[in-house]
Amino acid sequence: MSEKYDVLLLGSGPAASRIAEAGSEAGRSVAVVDARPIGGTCALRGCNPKKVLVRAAELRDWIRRSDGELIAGDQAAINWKQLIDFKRQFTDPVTPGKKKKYAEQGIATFESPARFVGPRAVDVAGETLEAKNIVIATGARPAPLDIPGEQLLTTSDRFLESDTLPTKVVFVGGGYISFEFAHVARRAGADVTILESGDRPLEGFEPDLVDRLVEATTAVGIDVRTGHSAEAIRQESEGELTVLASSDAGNQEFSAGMVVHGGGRVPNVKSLNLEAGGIEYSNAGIRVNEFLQSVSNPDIYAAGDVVDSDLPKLTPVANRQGQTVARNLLGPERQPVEYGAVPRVAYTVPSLASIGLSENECREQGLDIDVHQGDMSDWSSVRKVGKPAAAYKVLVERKTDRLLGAHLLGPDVAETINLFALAMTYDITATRMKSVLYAFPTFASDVENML
Ligand SMILES: Cc1cc2nc3c(=O)[nH]c(=O)nc-3n(C[C@H](O)[C@H](O)[C@H](O)COP(=O)(O)OP(=O)(O)OC[C@H]3O[C@@H](n4cnc5c(N)ncnc54)[C@H](O)[C@@H]3O)c2cc1C
Ligand SMILES: NC(=O)c1ccc[n+]([C@@H]2O[C@H](COP(=O)([O-])OP(=O)(O)OC[C@H]3O[C@@H](n4cnc5c(N)ncnc54)[C@H](O)[C@@H]3O)[C@@H](O)[C@H]2O)c1
Repeated sequence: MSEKYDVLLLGSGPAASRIAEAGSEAGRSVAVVDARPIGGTCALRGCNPKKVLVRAAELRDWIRRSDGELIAGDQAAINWKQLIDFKRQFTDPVTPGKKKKYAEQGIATFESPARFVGPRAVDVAGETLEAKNIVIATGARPAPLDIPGEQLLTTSDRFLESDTLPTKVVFVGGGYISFEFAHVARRAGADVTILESGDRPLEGFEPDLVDRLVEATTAVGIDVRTGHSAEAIRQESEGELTVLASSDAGNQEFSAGMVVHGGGRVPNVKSLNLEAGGIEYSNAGIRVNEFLQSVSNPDIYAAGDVVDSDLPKLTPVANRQGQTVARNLLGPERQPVEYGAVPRVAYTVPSLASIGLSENECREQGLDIDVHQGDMSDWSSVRKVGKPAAAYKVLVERKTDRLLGAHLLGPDVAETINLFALAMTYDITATRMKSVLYAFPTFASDVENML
């Protein structure tokens, strides 16, 4: 049996969602196929459930910081099972809600893996689905680490579903996932170690502020080991694991009840049988042109984490790519994808946020810059919330007054960075950004003092 559609979407995360809804609004016949329950990573296994856990960690930490000043006693504790149940209040409704909405919009849904069987045809659970255009938006999955015992790793998906938190947790990798989850696990009472093979964790963030965050991370009792590469994982007994790590100082063993995979993610291309569709790809993802169209098959587009690009693999990027593909498939003429400045946030406690160029990148490009930087931990706004680590670095081109980069550590910087995103996207100069009347007292009003 063969079903025909105008637009067939492989994946149901942020990238595909934009296209599905736009396609149906434009009167096209649309189908969405996901190998897992409809909803995608961000809503079910990523950004949103993670943020629920981070909020609890922030609350726990605020109480700790305020003990003896704002409140008496530091007894509040995170009940892990309760927290995961609370998280489910946000994730459980996603799949039924999306499926209902799609049914109302006339969008067909399939929950089974798709494999190409021709240039415009895929097989889904034995059924062939054909379409004028197919969009690959299959996202990413944990990277194979190629180490003995890697099947013992707990993926981010499983961490977010785990009803119990062991007393000792080791994180392999020092990127977004490890830092965010480590901060949560520590505030929930676990002994936590992060093993990062590189010299500094959180690559891509401003090194000075990363160092400050590592200091703050260590100060709450998280053991951050840089230059430590996880080489093997061993099961000792039920619930008892050992990680073997190598470093310049030799090999060392770390015991844990859970070892979490934070060692990077790779695009979901391998299982798609892309050869049958004549679709070029590499280990970095689907090769596309500026219109996000496959370079080898013009009927195929790609969007989101599965695209081979240098951009960070984040939801706002997937959203923008989805919007662009929708416009290029449905609109009168195609337009290249445009991003502007992409903000990035590591939701640690406190958070680390970044947009635009780093100081090193500015210098490498020969830009003449003013570096506005400082520690904010003594600023009134930060003292009011119990004085977490807080610092900033803002880079401004001298000649033009153009904002080139902003890097923030501290409370609510995930919100404040959006002000810089707005200014940088619409070429608002540093002087004009400083001249805005910000509501006071707010963290946003601190921007005036950063410039
Ligand atoms: C733990 C975690 C936390 C994160 N936190 C943030 C955050 O705070 N902010 C942020 O911006 N980004 C965050 N991200 C990244 C963000 O989730 C992704 O960038 C975003 O989901 C990418 O969207 P997408 O549509 O490309 O893919 P996805 O949302 O991954 O959706 C792809 C879908 O394709 C499906 N699929 C895979 N193979 C097939 C197949 N063969 N056939 C059919 N379907 C298939 C998958 O099941 C999946 O549901 C996080 C990621 C993780 C893992
Ligand atoms: N807040 C957010 O926006 C957010 C949160 C979570 C995930 N994400 C997305 O998910 C992606 C994957 O996250 P991630 O944290 O897994 O990867 P990452 O790419 O951020 O970091 C992976 C780290 O693991 C290290 N590493 C790899 N193998 C190792 C080993 N054997 N031993 C020790 N260290 C090792 C690498 O050097 C690297 O620093 C991110 O790049 C991002 O796109 C985003």
